[in-house]
Amino acid sequence: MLRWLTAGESHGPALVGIIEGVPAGVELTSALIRDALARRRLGYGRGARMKFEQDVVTIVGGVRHGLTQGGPVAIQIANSEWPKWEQVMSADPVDPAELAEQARNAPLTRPRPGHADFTGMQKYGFSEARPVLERASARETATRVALGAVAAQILAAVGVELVSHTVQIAGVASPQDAAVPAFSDVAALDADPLRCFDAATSAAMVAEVDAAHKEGETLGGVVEVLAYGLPPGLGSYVHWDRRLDSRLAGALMGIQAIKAVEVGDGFATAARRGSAAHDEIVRDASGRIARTSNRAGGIEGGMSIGDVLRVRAAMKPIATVPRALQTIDVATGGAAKAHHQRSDVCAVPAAGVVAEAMTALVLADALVEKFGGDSMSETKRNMESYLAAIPANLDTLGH
Ligand SMILES: Cc1cc2nc3c(=O)[nH]c(=O)nc-3n(C[C@H](O)[C@H](O)[C@H](O)COP(=O)(O)O)c2cc1C
Ligand SMILES: C=C(O[C@@H]1CC(C(=O)O)=C[C@@H](OP(=O)(O)O)[C@H]1O)C(=O)O
Repeated sequence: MLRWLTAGESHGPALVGIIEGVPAGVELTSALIRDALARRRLGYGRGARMKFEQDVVTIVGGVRHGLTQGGPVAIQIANSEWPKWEQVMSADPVDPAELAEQARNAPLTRPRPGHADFTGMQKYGFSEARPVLERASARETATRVALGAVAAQILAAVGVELVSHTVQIAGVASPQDAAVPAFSDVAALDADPLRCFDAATSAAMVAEVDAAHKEGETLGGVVEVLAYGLPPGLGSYVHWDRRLDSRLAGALMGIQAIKAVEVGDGFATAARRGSAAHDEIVRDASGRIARTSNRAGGIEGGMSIGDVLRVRAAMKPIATVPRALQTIDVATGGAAKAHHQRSDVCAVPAAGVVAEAMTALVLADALVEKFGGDSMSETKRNMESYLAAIPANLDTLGH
């Protein structure tokens, strides 16, 4: 079993992530985590903060000479902007006179609809939104991407590769029959302004972001994550919380601003007749057992079927809308406009990278759960022996 936790605030000194249960012998370096974090900063429509802030990575434990050691892997992501926030976000008490001089410390009393501000203040007993937004902020997703990079290395060691891409920004969507990216397309995807695989759609998405920016609006969209090379049998039908689909849905829904998750053709499948809804089992021309389609997104009965895994997540528009929304000033009780300093117009491409990381964490957890092993070579051996034991008439991978 893998377990993991994140800590830290948006403008704190650092974010910290710990992942436990990682087998020994997984290849991991700071450079690899830095590269993963750089991908999260990509995307047309992100705010100024992405340009001036740096993620400073330190692996604090669990790794020696580029290999995991079997103990918890601890990663710190220091925030290069910390000196500006040292008083406002100090863990220790600060002289009130010194604090009063900090413009950044002005109380945020006009909570933003769509963010955690208002209910967070009610729930935790705060009189302004600063303490809420510091932890509710998607800055925290940097840690998830760092931990997801560890999970992706576990998966890579057994030949499982992940791809994420943007399939919709507001009303602009990739065509139904658009090509599906493979792992070899990741560099091209990362080079696209929206991380969209269809060039014409990407250009239309850029125009949509520009229009929204000009009009003081924000946008949401849809991302897709694909996993190639999964063995059949990760997850299980025996109990709801062992199902791979329920675990993926929870993990993706747990990303800030994600409002819907779809496995395979999901909602479209609900409108189909049974004969056109499933993936028939046949023997292909070479005699190998195969599926005629992949409508299920690679999961049946809560288990990976050994086909490409395909999940989507829908993100709502950014809550900090420049043409500010109506709210109440909790200091006066009167009507006001919600606070706004700066924000992303659209963070869907970054959300795709985060969704990929969350998918990696769920899949690596399910893999370690099924095959066990204290070292990666043991995990791999166990997986190979399981696959080799599948009888010929049940074998979809052609062993
Ligand atoms: C990568 C990423 C970047 C985000 N950037 C912003 C932002 O700049 N401003 C903002 O108000 N919300 C931003 N959000 C969304 C908020 O974090 C989210 O709206 C808030 O947590 C409330 O959403 P919820 O109701 O789903 O929890 C971002 C989300 C993600 C995943
Ligand atoms: C810092 C990141 O994203 C932030 C997520 C975020 C939010 O409300 O979720 C709000 C913005 O921060 P600020 O409140 O400083 O304008 C984003 O920049 C990041 O992704 O690293």
